[in-house]
Amino acid sequence: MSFTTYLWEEALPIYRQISQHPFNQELKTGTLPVEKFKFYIAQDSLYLADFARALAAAGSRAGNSHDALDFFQFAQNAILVERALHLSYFKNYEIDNAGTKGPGCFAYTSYLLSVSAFESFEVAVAALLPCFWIYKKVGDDMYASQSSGNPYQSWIDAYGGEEFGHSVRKALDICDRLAEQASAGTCTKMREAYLTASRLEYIFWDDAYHLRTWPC
Ligand SMILES: Cc1ncc(CN)c(N)n1
Repeated sequence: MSFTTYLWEEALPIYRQISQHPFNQELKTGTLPVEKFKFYIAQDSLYLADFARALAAAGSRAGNSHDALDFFQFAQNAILVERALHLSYFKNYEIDNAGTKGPGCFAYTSYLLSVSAFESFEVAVAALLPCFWIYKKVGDDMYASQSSGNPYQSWIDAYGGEEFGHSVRKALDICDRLAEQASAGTCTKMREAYLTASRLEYIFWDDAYHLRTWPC
């Protein structure tokens, strides 16, 4: 079994909760209240700016120039492709300002930035993997059961599409190769990082569904 297959099985209960979460169920059917989607998009634009930084920071610590280049390209894509998507949503939904990070966004971005800066490249790759893989799985699931006239279709197309799938495959291959050469201790840390980031993905959606901001 590949290391990423092992990771997927370990985090399956988290993925199931993400996939069954009302945010994603309602996004899939197009019934998600618009203010929840707007909240999500605004938080996600803040998330993506730091996600790109974390990818670039991880890339700068890669063990070879191939992996470095892939991570710099992931960072560039995160900025260009996803920002374009968000700019169109900002315009369509009349979001004039992203605001500030809520608790889940703050926790997730702080985690990714600190792992990318202070942990090994292997652990950083594992922490960044759910951002690719969980979105791909969620996007594929929604893509497979499209309902016509869904106002969120372009979001679904972006993550269910083949272009994103190509980046996900690359990130998975890098993670598997690194794990093959890593010590057992590093693999344990990679597993923990993958699980933590997967849980933070759940929290991110849950915050959007509940329009959660700071309690005080
Ligand atoms: C919170 C979050 N995680 C992942 C992705 C996909 N890169 C995203 N746009 N937002």
